[in-house]
Amino acid sequence: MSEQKRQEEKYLKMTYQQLLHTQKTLSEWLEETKHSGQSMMSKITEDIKLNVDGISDKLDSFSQIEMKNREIDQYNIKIRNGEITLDKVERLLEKPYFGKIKVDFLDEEEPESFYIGMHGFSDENNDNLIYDWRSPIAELFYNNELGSSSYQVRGNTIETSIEERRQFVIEKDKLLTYFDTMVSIQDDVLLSALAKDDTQKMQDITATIQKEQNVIIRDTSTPYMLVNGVAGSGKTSAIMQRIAYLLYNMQDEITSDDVLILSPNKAFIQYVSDVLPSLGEKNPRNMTLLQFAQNYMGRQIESEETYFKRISKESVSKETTYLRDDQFIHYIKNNVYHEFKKDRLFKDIMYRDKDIISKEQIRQLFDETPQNSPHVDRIQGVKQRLLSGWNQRLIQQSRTKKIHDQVISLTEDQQEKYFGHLIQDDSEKSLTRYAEQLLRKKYKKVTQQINRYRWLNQEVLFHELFEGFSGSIYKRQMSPITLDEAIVLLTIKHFYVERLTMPNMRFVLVDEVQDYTPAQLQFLLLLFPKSDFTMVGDENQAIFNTSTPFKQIKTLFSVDDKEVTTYQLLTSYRSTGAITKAFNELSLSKNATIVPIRPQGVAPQLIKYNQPSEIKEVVANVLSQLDGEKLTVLVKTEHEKEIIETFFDEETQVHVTSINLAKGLEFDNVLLLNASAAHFTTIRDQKILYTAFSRAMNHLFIGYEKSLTPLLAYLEK
Ligand SMILES: Nc1ncnc2c1ncn2[C@@H]1O[C@H](COP(=O)(O)OP(=O)(O)OP(=O)(O)O)[C@@H](O)[C@H]1O
Repeated sequence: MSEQKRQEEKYLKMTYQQLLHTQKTLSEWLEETKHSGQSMMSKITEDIKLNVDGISDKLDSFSQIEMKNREIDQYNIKIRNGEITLDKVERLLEKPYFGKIKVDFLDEEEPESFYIGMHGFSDENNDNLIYDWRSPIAELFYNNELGSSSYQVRGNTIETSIEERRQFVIEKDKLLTYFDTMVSIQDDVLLSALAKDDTQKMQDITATIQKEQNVIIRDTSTPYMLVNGVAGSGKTSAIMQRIAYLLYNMQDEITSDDVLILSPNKAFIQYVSDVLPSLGEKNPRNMTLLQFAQNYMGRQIESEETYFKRISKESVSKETTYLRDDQFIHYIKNNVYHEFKKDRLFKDIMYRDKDIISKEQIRQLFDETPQNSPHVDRIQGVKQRLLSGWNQRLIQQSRTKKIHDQVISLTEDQQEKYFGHLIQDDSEKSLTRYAEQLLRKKYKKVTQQINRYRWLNQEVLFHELFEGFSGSIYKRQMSPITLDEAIVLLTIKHFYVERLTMPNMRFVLVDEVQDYTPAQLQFLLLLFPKSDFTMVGDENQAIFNTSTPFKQIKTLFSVDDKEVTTYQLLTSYRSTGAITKAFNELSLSKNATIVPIRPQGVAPQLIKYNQPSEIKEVVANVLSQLDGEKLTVLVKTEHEKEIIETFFDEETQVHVTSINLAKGLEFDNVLLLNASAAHFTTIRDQKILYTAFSRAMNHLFIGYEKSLTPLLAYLEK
């Protein structure tokens, strides 16, 4: 054994022992503190009870309760922090660290070694045995260079020289192997990480983050970041690592509540849900734009399935094109003084078929609001007056003899139902109070209608603004509404009815950004004017009719002197060399070649069949080559998916899905079906093929009926 290895093993043993020691002391401390906490709690409850029962000076006892509450809070914080630290230590015990750098700070001192792991860890003398991968010094490890290098600490650049960079493969206290950057040119640790089988859940890439990914993870200097990265270049991984990085480095400013992830579909949310918890961080809000819009929309928006079917169509109507135009969003925002035709603008407020407040009355209230105010303020004014007028009406009615008689004649059950107890006092004053309570309950729906703007026909606003912008009449029945309509309706609500209150997001991260319409992006920008946006996507995967070119996204975000920083990722980590080469051929950006990292593997295999009934046979043939491994069958449309699915029962190793819903996901072995001449013809089809191919990690099979699409002719050579 070399001296170096002996030294490394010694360091690992020592660190591991320290970790074990900390684990033991911390667990004991937690147990003890929890135990003494329980007796403290029961004593506190006892004290409080005694005080409240026995002391006449209530103020004094309240301040004591307050003090005790603070004690309990502090106790809970102590326990929580202890548990978090124990969690980290236990994670480190699985794999204490994965990297080391020896840094010369270009001063008189000897070069210093830093070990990099998932979390920071120091011994009882406060010596740092492991540095968190997100700490400033760790940047030097990810820079992946020897000799001159630098890192940033609070905006200052520290120049250094790297003497040594080492990667470790460690399991608990066993040093399996290590590699020095200067010795190995290819990154064996990365290659073995990439050789993994597909997983149901995405995994973190902390130990093998690459230099170009590290820049994206750590760049906090820009408000808007736009990453155009080829398939499998680690965009999603970089987003997740970036969130962990931000939560760590800005822990005094933000928590996971200040972060929003917008994901392409529900399956994808599930797929990435383990990454942050495995890094010791809480998952932030992660939703699709459809879910996000539904949260703020009072009515049903189309389902995810319908949405994907709709955006997978070859063409869109002229009407929809207007709805997707960011200029329409601007138009809505810039017309807030618009006078709408009032004949259909207001609706009666009804209770059981009876007119409670007529539309004429509401219109009059509206006319009394100042004409030179923005529409939203006028509507808010009407709402306030409706609420106070309605309130007055209930109060007046509660004083009448008729309603007092009704209160008195309530059965006991009804009294319980309306008041939660029986009427004990039947004085005039008390009856009035009960009557008011009764009326409020009875007419709850009226108050709700006022609060929910049921008296305002928001579709009229929509139609009139649409006509104003497009010069044409909107004809589609909005039921259920599409996401495109919802985005416009919500924008209208925000500027004309009631401001949408958004949680104050510090960071918004958008995955598959190429699939968003300009209107959707503009809408997000309006709702989150103070947030930093990180947007990642791939123009080659713009397979939906909603897509926006990156150039346009950049222009859209280049507002108020804000800069959009763009990055390009060209290295692909997911697929074998042969599969990467196959989808590189389909890439539309011919001036940049995709660089595969993984070994060549086997070439994609073409399989011809003559009619759909042979598909079962094709699948059986593929399965026989896979030696018991799982196979994912990809098809272009939902319709095909429904048909093909019926060929297999649930137990087989075959999983069928459409390319639309496979976005962002990856599979060991893929069989793409029906890559036939008649089925794939357009540029969009070329992107669909690119997306489908790039889902495969190890094996790609391409089935086609009768003749292969000319888009794949290069595979036959
Ligand atoms: N630095 C890395 N170390 C180890 N694995 C990596 C690294 N970068 C990416 N990967 C792996 O490569 C695969 C693709 O990564 P990811 O899904 O983040 O890429 P993507 O650019 O979002 O892909 P796509 O756009 O095609 O959906 C994943 O399995 C991921 O774990």
